[in-house]
Amino acid sequence: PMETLRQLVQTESRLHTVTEVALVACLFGGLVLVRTVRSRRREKRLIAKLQNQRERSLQQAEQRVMKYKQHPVTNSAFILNLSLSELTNQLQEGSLSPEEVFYAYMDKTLDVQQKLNCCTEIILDSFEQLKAIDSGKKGLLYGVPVSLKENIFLKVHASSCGVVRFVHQPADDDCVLVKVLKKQGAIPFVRTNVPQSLLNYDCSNQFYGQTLNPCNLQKTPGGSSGGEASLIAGGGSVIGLGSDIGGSVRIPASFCGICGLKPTSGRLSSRGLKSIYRGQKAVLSSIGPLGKDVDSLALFMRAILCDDMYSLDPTVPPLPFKEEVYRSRKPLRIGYFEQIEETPASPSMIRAVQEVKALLEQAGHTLVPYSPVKVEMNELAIKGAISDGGGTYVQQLKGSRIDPTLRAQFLIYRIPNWLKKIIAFIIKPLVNFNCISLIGKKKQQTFYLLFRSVAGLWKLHASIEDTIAEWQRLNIDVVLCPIIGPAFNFNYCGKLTCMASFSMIYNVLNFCAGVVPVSIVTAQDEKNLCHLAAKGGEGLPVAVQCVALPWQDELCLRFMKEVEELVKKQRINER
Ligand SMILES: CCCCCC/C=C\CCCCCCCC(=O)NCCO
Repeated sequence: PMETLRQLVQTESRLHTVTEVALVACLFGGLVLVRTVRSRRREKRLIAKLQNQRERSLQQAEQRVMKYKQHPVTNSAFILNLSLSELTNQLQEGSLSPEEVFYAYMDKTLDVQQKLNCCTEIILDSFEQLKAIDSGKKGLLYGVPVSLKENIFLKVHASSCGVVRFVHQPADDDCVLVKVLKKQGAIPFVRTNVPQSLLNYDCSNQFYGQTLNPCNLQKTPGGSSGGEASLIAGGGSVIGLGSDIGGSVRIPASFCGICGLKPTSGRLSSRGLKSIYRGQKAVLSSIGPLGKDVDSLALFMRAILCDDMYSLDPTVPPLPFKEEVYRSRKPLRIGYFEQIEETPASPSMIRAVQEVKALLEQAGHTLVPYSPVKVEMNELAIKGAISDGGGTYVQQLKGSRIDPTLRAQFLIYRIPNWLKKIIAFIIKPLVNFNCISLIGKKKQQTFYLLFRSVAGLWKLHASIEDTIAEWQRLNIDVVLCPIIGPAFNFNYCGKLTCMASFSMIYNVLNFCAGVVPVSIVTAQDEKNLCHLAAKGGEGLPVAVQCVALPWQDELCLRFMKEVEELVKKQRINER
């Protein structure tokens, strides 16, 4: 009987322990559940608030446009068809008034927004700015409506970047470039959509949803300045401002068939630009313009590179726009490449470079084969930009529901760094850097690099030195190379971060680089295309990338202009 009693006591005490553990687990689970439910509710309220805010601004703008339309209106189609240079000429001469231009673009933007979901807010202050515009002080952008990417600081407005914790941080002041734009007579009138966190070349977030590509509504416009590219290509803006730390001006410009320039970082003031990694200095971001033609970008740069910017931001070197370099037509020595070894290009990207190369040769330039210095720029970019392995990133996105376009990337950032290193070591032999045919291989490559994001940066400076030495050895002025394209199907960009190599190289090196649309995807390109991300792209725009050494932004623009002219001439001849 004693033995039976002891067993009974033991069983009962075990039962107690099990019950206690179960209770603690339930309590913990309950707490987690309550927290999650609360944070989801808070998030839902926030989403509703932001969407209402956007809706209200759209409605108010619409009412004012309707009221304006009651007067006999100028031909807005005529205004919307003018290039930025033509538009500024007419505004300066007085043959068009800032008012008619403003309302033509506002009206078009409201229309484009409905189709493409590219705007986050109409800047209602712009109506007041329009009323106060001084016709006696005609700056270079007098009366020009300008669109702004959402991460650009605008007084009282928050730059959410699709991240919950940024929603409650309204800017104390306009950023330097917005101030300079206003001094030059421009009217910032709309803010445009971005991907959550900005470190993605898609354009979707939990607050404003997915922006669409005007060239094909089944495609992403690219990112992170995707709202800008979509609005401009859709006709709702004549010039806009984006930012680029890995291709965010150039990729959306390429996907939407417009031009975009990433100036040398530091040439334009970056003060007042929201970013996830504040103060990160290894890979530098640039603010840059997007527009329908190269002259628009040049005019924008000419306007911004002025004394006002240098006094508002004394860290910017006072280098005015070099007109003679932009206008020069002396023959160039042009290095070119069609592929990057570890990230091969799609058929249309290669064809575009080959065709432009031929046109440049016919025009009297010398084309020299050139290979980018053999280091994994992609790896350097990622290690530089997120050298803590994503810790800060995860911290900043706390409380935000991760957008589906970002999930694959985010999962990796959440893994502890020691474990990332081990996984990177294990999967290294499995990664095939040369395979283009299977989307799966590309994914492996991408994930491998993200796993390796925790490591030193000793190669970064060496690669800049080596690249400059190679340019000097070949005596080349500029480089012609591919830029990712055509536009991807939804939800691929975040899984194929390695495809941003073509643009990221020039952020790592801090060279200036721009893109020009030169062709469209042919049936043959589509047939030769192996990866699913860009399938179904026949007829979409294809661009090339033009690159110059640091601080040679005008030379880069001049080269872009020449490419644009040659392509235009050829199209006319073919007709
Ligand atoms: C050099 C940027 C490295 C970012 C590391 C994150 C890993 C992969 C993302 C690659 C996609 C880059 C898209 C472009 C991001 C960009 O330019 N954002 C602009 C911020 O102002």
